[in-house]
Amino acid sequence: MFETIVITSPEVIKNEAERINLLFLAGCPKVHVRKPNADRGDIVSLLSGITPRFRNRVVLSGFHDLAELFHLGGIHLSSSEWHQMSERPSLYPGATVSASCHSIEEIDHFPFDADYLYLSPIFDSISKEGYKSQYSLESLTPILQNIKRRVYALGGVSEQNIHKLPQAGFAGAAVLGAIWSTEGMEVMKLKTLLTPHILTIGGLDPTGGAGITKDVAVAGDFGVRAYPIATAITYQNEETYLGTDWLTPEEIIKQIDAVKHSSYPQVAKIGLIENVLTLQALFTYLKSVFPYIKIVWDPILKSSTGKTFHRDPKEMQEVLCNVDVITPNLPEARLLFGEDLSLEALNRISKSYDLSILCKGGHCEGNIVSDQLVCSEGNTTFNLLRSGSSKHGTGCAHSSALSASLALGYTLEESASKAQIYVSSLMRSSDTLLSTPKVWNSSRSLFMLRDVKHMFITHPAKGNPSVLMQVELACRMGAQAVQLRMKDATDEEMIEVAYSAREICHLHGAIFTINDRVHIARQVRADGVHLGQQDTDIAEARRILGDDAIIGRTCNTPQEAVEAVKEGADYLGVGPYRFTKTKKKLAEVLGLEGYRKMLDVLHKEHLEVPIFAIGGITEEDEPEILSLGVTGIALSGDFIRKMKCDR
Ligand SMILES: Cc1ncc(COP(=O)(O)OP(=O)(O)O)c(N)n1
Ligand SMILES: Cc1ncsc1CCOP(=O)(O)O
Ligand SMILES: [Mg+2]
Repeated sequence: MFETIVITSPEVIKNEAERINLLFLAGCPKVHVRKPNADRGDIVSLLSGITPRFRNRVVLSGFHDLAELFHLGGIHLSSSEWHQMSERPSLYPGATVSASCHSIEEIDHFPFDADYLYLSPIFDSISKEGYKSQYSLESLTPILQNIKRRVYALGGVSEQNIHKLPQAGFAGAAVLGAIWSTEGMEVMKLKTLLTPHILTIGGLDPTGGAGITKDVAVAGDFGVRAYPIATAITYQNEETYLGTDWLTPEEIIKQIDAVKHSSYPQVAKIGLIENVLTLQALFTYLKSVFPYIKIVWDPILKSSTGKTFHRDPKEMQEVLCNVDVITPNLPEARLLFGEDLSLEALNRISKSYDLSILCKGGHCEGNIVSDQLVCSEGNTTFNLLRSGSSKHGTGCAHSSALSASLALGYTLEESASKAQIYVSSLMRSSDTLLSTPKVWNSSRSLFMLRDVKHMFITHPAKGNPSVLMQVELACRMGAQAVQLRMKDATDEEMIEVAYSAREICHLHGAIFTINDRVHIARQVRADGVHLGQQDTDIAEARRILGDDAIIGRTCNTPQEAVEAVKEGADYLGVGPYRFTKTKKKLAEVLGLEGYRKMLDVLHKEHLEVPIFAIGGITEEDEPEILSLGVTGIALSGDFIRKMKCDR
């Protein structure tokens, strides 16, 4: 996958660690810390301020011994450094080694195996005046395609040219001037630079519930820009289909032609299409203009479209060989592939057409919705508890969510999982046949975590307000985060409450997390999960919930705290402060001294993350606890008592 690296400004700048943390939260894959004039102290203080969980995405130039101390991703060698070396420096496990080269000859004669090499200047430099491009992309392309090493473009890379680099054979790009040249705009600049494009080619549905307008909305929810290309005007509402006016292949291609200079789509999602000829004309055109494009075909085979080509094996062959991923629902899969949809049969089809198949399970019977992915990497079944009511255009939304995730660089397996969860939240979004997705950017929650002073933890409803009422009242009382803790509830009961609790929290601008149950956090798209020492381990939760999710861990000792941060916890729930009846099997009471010790150890190890004190805490205790440097208070009983008093 194409990797974009942000190189720091060469000078030390104001609030730099914070700004780098924000870049990571905004999706930056890697930051290269390069400060030619900084001293060791400057670098130590910069690295200490970078959130521990992001440090393995930092690569360091100079002071290479600090890379191991701070568990960084790797080191970068300047041209003068690597010229003195004959073999790869031996570092700690997992550390990457990269280096700067200034000519193809240097790359050809590079003395050892490096993870990637910068080649510069590819375009006229933005930050170094007079540092002009040495190459034309046209002349570099055949050379890069014959080089076995991973070469990253450096010099003058910006939003105007970055999209040309993958096609030229670069495995990544390093950006500096385009990110830092306008004071305070780095996150915005990065977002623009990283926003992928897709083409969505299909019918115009006047309800907006399906077709290309829906695709654009779904892609927008994923932070992806979609170019809508019409194949037909359809006349329909959410219940009735009245007819179709088809556009010719020439008219369709003319639309793509008009935007081909400003769009650089990684994926083309094809939906409603008149016939095989149109499909073939599109394949040929797309591959000639965007040779690297992935084609996702959502085969809408309703009789109204008049398509019967699935019955002709020769036509099938021609069509499927050109598609990367096909996303039929179960009836469509039967029409295309026949009645046998066993894994064995799907694998056979996948192999013979070199095609990935995602069978969307919305039409299956029962309580569990099962999507089946079959591809060369293996077979995966994605299960979710069925929830909400069926909607117009969910199949379309599913495939566009998949396409958007693929364009963002997720693997097919990750994309299929994200698409399933997205559709499940659409089903819950309204009581009508039209869905209204509500967007909540989870990486924003991760950022807000540091400002949470009160995290409310729900209590069983017995004698108390209902759980949903507790959520609403706690938000009104000022809780900036709510953790849904329903120890005795079944999954079905908790999911039902969780969907609404999430809505309430997000309306109030509060973070919403789930206690213990990672699979429920995934299904309802909670902002995160809280895990005790006996619950799922952090790496597994991260794998399931992804990079944006907040993962909290309960810790009772400094050793547990150090381990949790190293494993990637975003915050720690530390307690109990004093005895409480709210939790059974309470660990040893910590008192103020326990927090002091823990904060001290984390500080010494450069492992500071937000800490929430928990356990029997009342309003009167808060000033003293917060004065220790704890981020906030997690509490249940004290808020519940106040809710009952106020009623
Ligand atoms: C913020 C916060 N801290 C600690 C806990 C306790 O979690 P755990 O130890 O897993 O116990 P249960 O809450 O699951 O009974 C928490 N929930 N939140
Ligand atoms: C979940 C949990 N974990 C440690 S103490 C506790 C209960 C917190 O609730 P309260 O504020 O009522 O003591
Ligand atoms: Mg737990």
